[in-house]
Amino acid sequence: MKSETPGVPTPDQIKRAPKVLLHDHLDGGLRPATIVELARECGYGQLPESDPEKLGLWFRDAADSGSLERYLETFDHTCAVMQTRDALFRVAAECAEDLAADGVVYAEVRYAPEQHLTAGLTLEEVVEAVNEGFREGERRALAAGDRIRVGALLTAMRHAARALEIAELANRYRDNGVVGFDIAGAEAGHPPTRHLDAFEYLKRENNHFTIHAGEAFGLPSIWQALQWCGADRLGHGVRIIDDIDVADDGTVTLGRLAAYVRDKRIPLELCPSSNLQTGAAASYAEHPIGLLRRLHFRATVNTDNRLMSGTSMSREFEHLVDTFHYTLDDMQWFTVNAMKSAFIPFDERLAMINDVVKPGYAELKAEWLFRQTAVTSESSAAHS
Ligand SMILES: O=c1[nH]cnc2c1ncn2[C@@H]1O[C@H](CO)[C@@H](O)[C@H]1O
Ligand SMILES: [Zn+2]
Repeated sequence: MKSETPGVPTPDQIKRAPKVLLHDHLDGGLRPATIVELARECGYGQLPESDPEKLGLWFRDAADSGSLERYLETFDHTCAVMQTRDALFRVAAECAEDLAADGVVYAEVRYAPEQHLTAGLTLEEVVEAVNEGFREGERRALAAGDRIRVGALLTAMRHAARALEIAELANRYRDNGVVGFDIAGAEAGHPPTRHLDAFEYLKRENNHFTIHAGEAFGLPSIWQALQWCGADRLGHGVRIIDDIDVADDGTVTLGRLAAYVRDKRIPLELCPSSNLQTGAAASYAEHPIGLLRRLHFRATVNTDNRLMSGTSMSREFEHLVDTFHYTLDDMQWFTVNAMKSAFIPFDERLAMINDVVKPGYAELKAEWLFRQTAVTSESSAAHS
């Protein structure tokens, strides 16, 4: 039985383990019931289902298309109901609550402010509503006995032309809830170099950013994100596998780009379930995370879109534990990697690692000892 194997986490332990999430979209993580209620409140009549359970399944099915472009179409419905201050506040508060209830202790949650302006909000009002929602969610989590800290990443859409404006917005709110910047959206045909002005601006401001790259499109996209744009992290980055050769005898050879990514400890925000849906990987067993972990890339585990993938941080780890037989030590390794790669200040990252992550795993790792003690004393009681 799993629970008796020292170090191999049970689903319950996976849930209780402190987890760190760097890549999660606010508009990809709504509760289906909330979407239904918000749609009713704002008069949005185009939801494909009105029953929350069916709606949740619809998102999963529609996102299961094997194409990033089709996957992204599902966000029309979530963005449609996130256009008012109250709706943004609610979605952000529930996001923080849901993550905390799943054992996430630190999260960077991203969204594109430019997609929330159709009912007349300004970019600033959007950011403030989401920030207030995250603070509310952190408070609710605390009241429920969970601790979480949530930072926002502001995303610019790569097909649009507002990246510099959004980068400036991120910079303006950097001491106020926003920890960095990102670009997202369809990758093919929309190279990140189109937004160089935004990245150069952020670098001049000593600010942080990640870029969705190497998901639907391969090495050239990763190369541009790093060597032209100067990204601190790679959103997905999973196609770096195309620059790694594994010979029949197991010998591994890294190309120049893969070697650079590993040598420089560039964090990979890997999102296994999302990759299965968009066709970036065929199965968990074939997902490059197994090899990247073995080769000691700075790999992290993420949800991407909890609604579209019907997932959570715990579920992502459950799949990985089932597939690769990861132990609590592996889970801790991914979690420390993520915390090291967060965009908050170094001293805070270190304190999270030393005071929250490591003690949390140490406690879980010790549990099997006590379980055995209980079994032993039961059996000796039976013999006496
Ligand atoms: O996996 C992804 N790849 C690229 N773009 C994405 C992915 N998931 C979500 N978005 C895009 O990011 C926007 C802001 O959150 C979403 O509206 C969606 O269009
Ligand atoms: Zn993403």
